[in-house]
Amino acid sequence: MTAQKLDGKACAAAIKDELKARVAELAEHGVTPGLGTVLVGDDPGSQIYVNGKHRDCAQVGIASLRVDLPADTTREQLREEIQKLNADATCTGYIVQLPLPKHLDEHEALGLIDPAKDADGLALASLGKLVLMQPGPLPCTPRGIVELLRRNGVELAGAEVCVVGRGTTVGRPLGLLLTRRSENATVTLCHTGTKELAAHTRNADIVVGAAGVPGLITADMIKQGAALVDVGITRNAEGRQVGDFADDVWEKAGWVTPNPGGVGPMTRAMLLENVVEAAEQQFALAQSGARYARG
Ligand SMILES: Nc1nc2c(c(=O)[nH]1)N[C@@H](CN(C=O)c1ccc(C(=O)N[C@@H](CCC(=O)O)C(=O)O)cc1)CN2
Repeated sequence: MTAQKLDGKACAAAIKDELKARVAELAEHGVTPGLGTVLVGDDPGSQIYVNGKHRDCAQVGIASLRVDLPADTTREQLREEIQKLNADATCTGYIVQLPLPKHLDEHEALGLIDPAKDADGLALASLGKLVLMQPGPLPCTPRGIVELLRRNGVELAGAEVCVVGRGTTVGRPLGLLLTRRSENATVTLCHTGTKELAAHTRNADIVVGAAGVPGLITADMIKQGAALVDVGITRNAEGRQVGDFADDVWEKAGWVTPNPGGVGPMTRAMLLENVVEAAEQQFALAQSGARYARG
C-alpha cells in the first residue's frame, strides 16, 4: 500500500482562490487588506519565507508592506518599528519573522504587537485566547494542519493524535487547537524528555512530526493506515528540505504530507486567511460604529 498524498500545495491554491473572492468583496467597500512583515537579519531561510509571503499577497490582492532590518538592530529600534506598524492604518495585520537574532527577545517582540493586528496568532494575547478558547487569530501552521486534514476527510473527532515537538509556533498551540470541542481529538504531546516515543506514535491515528529531527519517525514507529503530518523544515548538506519522517513511512501510512509541498504552503495560506479575516472584522466593526453614531 502506498499512502495518499495530503497535498498542501493544491489545498493552499484552492484557499487562495477563495480568499481572492473575499478580497474582491472587501474592495467593493473600499477596503484593501494589508500585511506587514518585519525581518531582522539575513537568515537565508527567513528571507525565502518572507519573499514568499509577499508573493502570496500579490496573488490574492492583499497590499504588502516590508520592513527589513540589519542583524545588529537593537531592542529599542525593533520596538520602534513594531510601534510604527501598530499605528499604520494601511497595515491590517503583520508578523515578526522568527527566529530573531539571538540578542533580541522573541517574547518581548511578540508582546509588543497590537493584538488586533497579530496576523500570525503568536502574540501573547492571541495564545492566551487560544488557551481560554476565545475567538482570536490562530497560529498559521497549526491552523493549516487542521485545515489540510479536514479538507482531505481525515477524521479528527475522537482521533488519537501524537504531536512530536513542544515548540511555541507549532506543537503546543496545535495541541490546544486539536482539543477544542470543534476538533475533539485526544492529543499526546511528546518531546525530548519522552521516554518511549515509539509507544506513543504507534498508538496514534494521526502523527505530527514537529521536532526538526530529520527521519526521526520511521515506518516501524507508526500504526498501519495512520495520517502523518510532517512539519520538519531541516536543510540537509545539499540544501534540500528534509522532514521528521523517514521515506519508508509511505508504504505503511494511510495519508502523508509531502515535504516540501505539504505543511509549508498551508502555513502561508493561513497567514493570508488571518489577514483577510482581520480586515473583514475591522470593516464590520467600523460599519457597526457608523450605524451607532447615526442612531
Ligand atoms: N513569524 C513566523 N515565523 C516563522 C513561522 C511562522 O509561521 N511565523 N514559521 C516558520 C517559517 N515559515 C513561515 O514563516 C515557513 C516555512 C516554510 C514554508 C514553505 O512554504 N516551505 C515550502 C518550501 C519552501 C522552499 O522552497 O524552501 C514547503 O514546505 O513546501 C512557509 C513558511 C518559522 N518562522
